[in-house]
Amino acid sequence: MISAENLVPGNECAPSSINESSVSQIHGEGAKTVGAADTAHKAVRKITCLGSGFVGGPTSAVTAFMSNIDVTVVDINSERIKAWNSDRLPIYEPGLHEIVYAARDGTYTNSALKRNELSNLPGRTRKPNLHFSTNVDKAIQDADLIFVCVNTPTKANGVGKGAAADLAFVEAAARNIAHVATEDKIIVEKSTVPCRTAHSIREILSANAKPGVHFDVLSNPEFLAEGTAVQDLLSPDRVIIGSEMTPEGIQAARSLAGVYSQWIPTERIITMNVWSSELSKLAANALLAQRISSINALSAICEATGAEVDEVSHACGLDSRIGPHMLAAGPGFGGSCFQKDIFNIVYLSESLHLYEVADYWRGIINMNEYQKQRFTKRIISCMFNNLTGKKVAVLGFAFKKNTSDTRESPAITLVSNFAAERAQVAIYDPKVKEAQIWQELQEAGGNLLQLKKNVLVCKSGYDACRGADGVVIMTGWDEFSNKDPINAGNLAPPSMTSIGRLSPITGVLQGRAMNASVDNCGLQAKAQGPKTTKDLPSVQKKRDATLVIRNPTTGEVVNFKKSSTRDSSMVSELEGPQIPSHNDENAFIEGTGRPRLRASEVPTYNHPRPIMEPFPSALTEIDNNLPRSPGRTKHGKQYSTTTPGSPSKLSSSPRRYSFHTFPSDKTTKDGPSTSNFGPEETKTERLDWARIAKGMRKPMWVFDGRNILDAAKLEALGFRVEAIGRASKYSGFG
Ligand SMILES: NC(=O)C1=CN([C@@H]2O[C@H](COP(=O)(O)OP(=O)(O)OC[C@H]3O[C@@H](n4cnc5c(N)ncnc54)[C@H](O)[C@@H]3O)[C@@H](O)[C@H]2O)C=CC1
Ligand SMILES: O=C(O)[C@H]1O[C@H](OP(=O)(O)OP(=O)(O)OC[C@H]2O[C@@H](n3ccc(=O)[nH]c3=O)[C@H](O)[C@@H]2O)[C@H](O)[C@@H](O)[C@@H]1O
Repeated sequence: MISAENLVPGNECAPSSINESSVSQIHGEGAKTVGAADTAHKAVRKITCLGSGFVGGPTSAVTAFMSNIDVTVVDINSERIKAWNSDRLPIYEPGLHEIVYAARDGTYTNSALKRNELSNLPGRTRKPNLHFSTNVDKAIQDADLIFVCVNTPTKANGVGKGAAADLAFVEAAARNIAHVATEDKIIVEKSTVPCRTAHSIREILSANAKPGVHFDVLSNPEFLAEGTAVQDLLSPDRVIIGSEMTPEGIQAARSLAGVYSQWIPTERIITMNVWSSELSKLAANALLAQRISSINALSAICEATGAEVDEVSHACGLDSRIGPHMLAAGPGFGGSCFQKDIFNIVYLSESLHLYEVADYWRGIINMNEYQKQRFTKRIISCMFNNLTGKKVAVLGFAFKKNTSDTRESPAITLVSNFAAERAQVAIYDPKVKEAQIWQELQEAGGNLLQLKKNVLVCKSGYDACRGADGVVIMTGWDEFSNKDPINAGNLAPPSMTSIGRLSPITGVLQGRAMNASVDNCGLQAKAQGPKTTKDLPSVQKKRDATLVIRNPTTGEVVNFKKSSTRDSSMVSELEGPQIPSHNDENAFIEGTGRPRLRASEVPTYNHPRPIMEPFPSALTEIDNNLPRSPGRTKHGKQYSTTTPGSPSKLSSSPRRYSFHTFPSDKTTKDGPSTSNFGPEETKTERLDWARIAKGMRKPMWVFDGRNILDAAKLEALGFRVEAIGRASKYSGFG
């Protein structure tokens, strides 16, 4: 059991006794911010993360970078670990390379960066505290706290097939921890799991633990979104920690809160009942997806009536009760989690005999499917109800911009539909590799030989569009947009998707742009909004700002400075653990009326070494492609054949540990995809639509699935522009 004796001097809250009232302070009245209870906790010095995917990799990198904790990331997939240990990382996330190189190598002179003149500045070193390894057992033994970030795909077989979460990887991880650990540990469930999974993990651990070894299990779901993972981790809206309502559970929660509070304001760290925490994650994803399906449903009404969906979402989003996020109409949501997690809720509801509830949530997925088919039909209808022999260029294959991830991408459905119509389909995506596209189309039921007769994967947008009858925008990559970059912010529609997270690394205001100027169908919609943090409300400014972490002991500071090319007004400060005085106006959390914690309520930390400035932002655009992780499922199917090969023992009895290789590991010509993701040093050019116009067949159609195009400008070039959520101007065949 964790005890006060284990506290590390200088790195802990003052220990004190735990009593009933402190327990109820955390759990008695629902969710609380940390620091409300006065309990002892063990300071965490070593973290091990099981799973080096989208969650495990970035989470560990940011944790190491922002703290003095030694973080070791392990994975049963040695290729992934090899890539994490190289200059070319296995996943594409803007800003991630900078953080990994600094925390992993302790230097800014990584071989890939030597060309960067700033890497030669003196003093740019720090003690490495981020490690990637395949030695799972040793990492488990060494850790005080273990993040479980393994995959939880939809079940492909048996009871609950196609709906329930497959917890095989979670269970295997728990068994391995119990088998290996010789000392007490805090186990942190970060994977998205069904409600009450922590209970099962606890049972597995206690049934298999060595004598005298105690495990505390916490739920701590991750809310990062791909493409903005680094900034989401640096400045999350909230951190949820679910624990048991026991003194030990609360101590464990405090220990984990102590980790996060090294860079996240304590009022954003919320503790709650473990089951609430687990359900909160599923609920958050379901609610986000529900908004997208809602606006997509409204987009159909807009198209039929002449209302414009951007204007509708903008108008609705200005209502503070609704808010502006996740209201961009599109071709349907994709990504690995929304559908999976909603199915999870559907399955849970049906298991509880709550059939109406299950139907309600299933409706969100049904609407998503409808949107994909509706967009397909509109395209076919415009193109005279006949695609046979016509060339359709598809720009974008990733499920959203700024990621190479293609899981559940709506492009898969549309390309499959076009191919079924016997169109010649030419696909271009700046980050997705050809092999991955073929893999997805095959997974969707396509025959590769047949597909290759109809589908071509191109190296540029111009190649894809040359000779095309129609161009379909499926991913909102900035390079496809023709909107004025200054007015267009991140080129999001005025519906302000993901409004305003200022990249702490680059100083770029990413997403949340309320400022797209739309001039379409003779309407001048002026949706001017904040362009910099200066213009944002103060609370948001604080939340979205660049990070400054105070080191209370040494006064050393991590300062995420903006790139020299950026407007300084786009950078402000977000303080780390806040230690306000109750006598000043900072005593209350801005905009909430809630009191800040007193200094004595906030853990303080020593940083034993200087924490350095991260890199300048020149390297944030990284060309890579995401290898699919083992065990991912799509539409209930497993991706690849199983392969034995865990380097780690998972139980006392010998067993073969199955996992699924990345498809691209097998299919890319130039070696495993995990070695292909290095910094990109050139800026991507915008497409020249005038040049595209010269090469296309007449009439020239553009179908804007992401509302990233200025229709008027394209129409001046002779294009017929059709956009999601706007009435068709040209379709006579609907
Ligand atoms: N991808 C995302 O943006 C988000 C995902 N999540 C959730 O986080 C979890 C992980 O997601 P991703 O990182 O995307 O998955 P992923 O599939 O990219 O990575 C999971 C990794 O865990 C490894 N693994 C499996 N069993 C292991 C074991 N016993 N020991 C060590 N490594 C093991 C796999 O080899 C794989 O590399 C899922 O539950 C997901 O729903 C939550 C928030 C965001
Ligand atoms: O659990 C997860 O995996 C994560 O799922 C989502 O993150 P992600 O799927 O990476 O990306 P989103 O930005 O949410 O986009 C999901 C899909 O919805 C679409 N979308 C998003 C926003 C919008 O307004 N409209 C819209 O169509 C995107 O294009 C994309 O296809 C959530 O946003 C994260 O909070 C969550 O942690």
